[in-house]
Amino acid sequence: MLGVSVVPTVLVGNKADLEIGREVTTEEGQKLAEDLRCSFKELSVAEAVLAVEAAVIQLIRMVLDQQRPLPDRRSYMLTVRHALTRKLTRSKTMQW
Ligand SMILES: Nc1nc2c(ncn2[C@@H]2O[C@H](COP(=O)(O)OP(=O)(O)OP(=O)(O)O)[C@@H](O)[C@H]2O)c(=O)[nH]1
Repeated sequence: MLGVSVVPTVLVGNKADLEIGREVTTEEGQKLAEDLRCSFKELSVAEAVLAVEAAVIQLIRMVLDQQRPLPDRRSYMLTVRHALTRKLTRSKTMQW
């Protein structure tokens, strides 16, 4: 899709603490997320309300990441690559 960006999406299933009466399996949720090309989380508001915050933070990160200009993303990836290469080189040296 030229010129159309993918909308960052997190598919969230609530009430993960309730196995009895469950209507959608984790696998079905994961498969749907794959089909929709989005992220997937299962959580229980009753048990851990902070998990909702984590899902929202993940979504915000995805939006910010998408908005970051491409050169920025490239230079970030290059920085990560250099750091990994340096780490790998060092660990190889240590084996000798
Ligand atoms: N066990 C459990 N109960 C929950 C959870 N989240 C919400 N509930 C309960 O589910 C009921 C419905 O919650 P609502 O917030 O009204 O949700 P709703 O979308 O209006 O209704 P439903 O589609 O039936 O969930 C309430 O009694 C909540 O306390 C959860 O994670 N675990």
